Amino acid sequence: MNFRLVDLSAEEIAQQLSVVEPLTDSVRGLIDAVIRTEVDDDELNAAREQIDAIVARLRTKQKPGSFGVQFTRELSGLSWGNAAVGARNGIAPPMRIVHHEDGRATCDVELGAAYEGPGGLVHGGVSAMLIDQLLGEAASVGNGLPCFTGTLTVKYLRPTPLGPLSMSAETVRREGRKIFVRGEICTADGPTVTAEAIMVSPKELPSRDQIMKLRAELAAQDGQG
Ligand SMILES: CCCCCCCCCC(=O)SCCNC(=O)CCNC(=O)[C@H](O)C(C)(C)COP(=O)(O)OP(=O)(O)OC[C@H]1O[C@@H](n2cnc3c(N)ncnc32)[C@H](O)[C@@H]1OP(=O)(O)O
Repeated sequence: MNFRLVDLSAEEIAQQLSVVEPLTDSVRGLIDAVIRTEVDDDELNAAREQIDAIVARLRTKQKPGSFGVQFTRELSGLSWGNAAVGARNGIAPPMRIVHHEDGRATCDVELGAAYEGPGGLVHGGVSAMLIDQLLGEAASVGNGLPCFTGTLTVKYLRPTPLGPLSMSAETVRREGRKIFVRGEICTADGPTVTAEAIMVSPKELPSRDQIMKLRAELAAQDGQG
């Protein structure tokens, strides 16, 4: 796994996010506008030229490969390229997940045209991705280290309409490195999707001890500096 410890303070992260999140929201706006625009072909071609120019501008300085996952010395994970929650990823739905120390996670989200499957309804794969992420975060916050999805079971009770949704996930029990979680996606009329998962805290992740060692090395560098 692409894992890196970065030396950023909470203030520096907040500063970076204050620039990145509005940019990502603009990209989401672009995606939605492209799907729903009814301008003529000349306007579409002109827009494409402008978009291509912006892409070329951003490509003048690029990270090789994907964004990866960066951890700060406070052990906060920065997964800004993540498909479900990446702060730099315009295809990630605008989820703002709230962690609860007792192993729960909750989220309100509004899904627009970019997340459609059947007409007017959320794509089943998108629902699975959203609840997978929330279940993983519930397990991880309860566990204190990130968990991977081992087994995910999704039940589609009724169609999920595009628009405002609320989601919740909770830790049910833990057996060794396995964390059993369940969750749901709801409209104002109740659940549309329920899910259960076995999340596994992988043995190949850097252990808390390894992370603490890296953190101590960074602190020692500070002392020398
Ligand atoms: C704040 C951070 C928030 C992070 C949230 C993340 C949310 C997103 C989650 C994802 O989408 S992760 C991406 C999708 N998942 C994967 O790509 C996982 C691919 N599979 C693996 O990497 C490994 O197979 C896995 C980490 C799941 C397990 O490998 P390990 O080598 O660590 O486990 P091991 O084989 O030693 O088994 C440990 C226990 O887990 C059980 N286990 C292993 N694989 C399992 C599985 N697939 N399903 C259920 N249980 C599983 C296994 O039976 C055993 O149970 P027991 O202790 O009772 O014997």
